[in-house]
Amino acid sequence: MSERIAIIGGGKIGEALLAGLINAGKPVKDLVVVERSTTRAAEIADDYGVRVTQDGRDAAESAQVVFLAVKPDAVESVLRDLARADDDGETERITVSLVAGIPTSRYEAALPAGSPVIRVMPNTPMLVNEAMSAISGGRYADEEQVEVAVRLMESVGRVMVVPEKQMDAVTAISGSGPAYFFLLVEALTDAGVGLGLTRAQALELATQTIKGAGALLSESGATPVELRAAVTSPGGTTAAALREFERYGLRHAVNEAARAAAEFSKQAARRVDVEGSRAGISTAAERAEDDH
Ligand SMILES: NC(=O)C1=CN([C@@H]2O[C@H](COP(=O)(O)OP(=O)(O)OC[C@H]3O[C@@H](n4cnc5c(N)ncnc54)[C@H](OP(=O)(O)O)[C@@H]3O)[C@@H](O)[C@H]2O)C=CC1
Ligand SMILES: O=C(O)[C@@H]1CCC=N1
Repeated sequence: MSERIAIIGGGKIGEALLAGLINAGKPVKDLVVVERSTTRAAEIADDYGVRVTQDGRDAAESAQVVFLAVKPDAVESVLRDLARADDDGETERITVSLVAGIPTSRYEAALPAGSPVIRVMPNTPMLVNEAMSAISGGRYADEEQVEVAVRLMESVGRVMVVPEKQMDAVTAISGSGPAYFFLLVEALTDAGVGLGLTRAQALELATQTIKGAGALLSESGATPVELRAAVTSPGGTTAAALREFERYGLRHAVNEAARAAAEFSKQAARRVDVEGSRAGISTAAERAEDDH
């Protein structure tokens, strides 16, 4: 892992990537973070001892791999900086976007012709090197460049290479997924309190249970159906609980939730255009058209 890396956006996922890479042994001298909020920039510099700047162009010029970890509506302004960044004349800079919903074609249209762009959908367990990341190469990213992204993301968890058309679905399952499980833990903890446990007891019971269930699922080779059956003693407590989950439509709720997330991801580029045009900001595609 010898590349110099810039992370643009030091929010939740930018920090998770930074922490994951450092945990995995990446020297801080090879990392730079671009963060526009001064309070946040100071926090990151203090916590990780890494260089933090507000100058995206300068950071990009010092890096071989640039990760974008800003919200979709900030992508266009970041791309304006990246498009003006000179390369080092040796290696072609790789742009890796962690942004939900914005296709690689948007970046390719704004960056110098033929720039390699890779799209990654990680998740926050990257903070503890347990990420699930999906990766798609854009049209100008060759195998070696995709391999660089795979290797970097493998240092912070598991990786699945997928066609870009699956990215909205991936975002709905593993990108947003940790939040679904945290919600379940919250609800289970509240239920425990309702049954007379202290909040601390209930949270510890629920947390170790989700951790143990996850480990069992990933290590046993058994399916979730088999593992659930093994917990469900005939005529017992689990069957009584599962009956209520089915009665209140848990599967239906999960299906609808995932569909809503995927649809939201699919509409991201359009939403950014609508919000941008309301604010009088032209998109890269529009600017390219104006130039002709
Ligand atoms: N959170 C998650 O679990 C996941 C998030 N993602 C993707 O990651 C991206 C970031 O999400 P998240 O980390 O949650 O969001 P955050 O709001 O926590 O982080 C974004 C950060 O980028 C900063 N920022 C905005 N514009 C710029 C700029 N031009 N230059 C430098 N910094 C800038 C923001 O500052 P300010 O607050 O001042 O705007 C903020 O600190 C999103 O596109 C999301 O889709 C992907 C997978 C999982
Ligand atoms: O909520 C979001 O939009 C981001 C993308 C996936 C997880 N968090």
